[in-house]
Amino acid sequence: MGETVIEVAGLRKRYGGFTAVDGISFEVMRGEVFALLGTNGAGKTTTIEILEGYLKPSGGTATVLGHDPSDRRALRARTGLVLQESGLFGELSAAETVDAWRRFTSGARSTDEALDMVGLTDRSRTRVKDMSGGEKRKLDIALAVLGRPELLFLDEPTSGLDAEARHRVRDLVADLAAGGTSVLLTTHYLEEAQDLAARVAIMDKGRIVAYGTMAEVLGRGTGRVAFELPEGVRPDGLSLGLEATLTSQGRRCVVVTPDPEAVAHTVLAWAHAHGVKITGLDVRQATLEEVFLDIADPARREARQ
Ligand SMILES: Nc1ncnc2c1ncn2[C@@H]1O[C@H](COP(=O)(O)OP(=O)(O)OP(=O)(O)O)[C@@H](O)[C@H]1O
Repeated sequence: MGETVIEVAGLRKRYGGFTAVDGISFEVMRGEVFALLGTNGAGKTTTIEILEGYLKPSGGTATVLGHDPSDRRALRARTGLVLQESGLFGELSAAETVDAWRRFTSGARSTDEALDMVGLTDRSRTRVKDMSGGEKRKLDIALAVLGRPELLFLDEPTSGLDAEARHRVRDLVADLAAGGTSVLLTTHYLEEAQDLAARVAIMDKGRIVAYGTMAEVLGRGTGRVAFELPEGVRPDGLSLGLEATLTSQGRRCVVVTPDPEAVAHTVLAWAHAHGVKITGLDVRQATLEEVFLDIADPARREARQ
């Protein structure tokens, strides 16, 4: 693996007697989009705020670009932040806001470029107080990328945005990552995370309950392989391993499995070996949303087994 830009080890945060982050460890690599996901109150914002240097951990360690996160002097110019709540001035227009930030951002993009990146060019003269929630969100993102940061913290960057704007932000994040920017993203839009992130951690009640590459985490879910056999043919002797469950009704067979691709291969090899013609083969991997829902509500997973 490449260079690490964020290292978190045994991190803890307590608020009084309540433990919001309970000993989590993960790494973010240079140039990757890493999604930190979780149920409401799981501890994502607390974690991100520790990494941004706004909160002190109660235990464990966190390193950002080789520095302690509270070392804002070292990190300010190298990181970009989109917070859940923005601190924009209502009286300034979008362009004036970007201009103001440019004054204390070295190597900044031009105001036009920054507004164009987030699709705010035609709102450049609109005052912040007259902007919609989604437009303010876009302005937050424009400010975060103004100084071409190496590492971008995006805490729910698309909340409050309509579908078109979410797609635009998704494309922007993908472009930034393709250009070498590392991104730590939290979002409640799991499809967005599945599209963008190379690796993912899912938090629940202060702990990381799933962590790895997107493929590894998706492999925790149950996919499905469906197909039809010719009239009168039974799937006898079709050996699919312990984790797969096959049910058949008439000609139709359905296999529930964590590894639908492997099962599809086995089914096709079996059919070939027995001279059986299979029709309507449908292979479906679990989605991140399904994996997430199983984690958030274990009863849901059990109900399906
Ligand atoms: N300042 C605080 N004092 C006490 N408890 C807090 C404080 N900040 C957060 N918490 C609690 O810590 C837990 C984690 O909160 P956090 O905001 O990190 O969760 P989250 O995963 O970002 O949630 P969401 O998806 O709802 O934004 C929550 O139960 C929250 O109520």
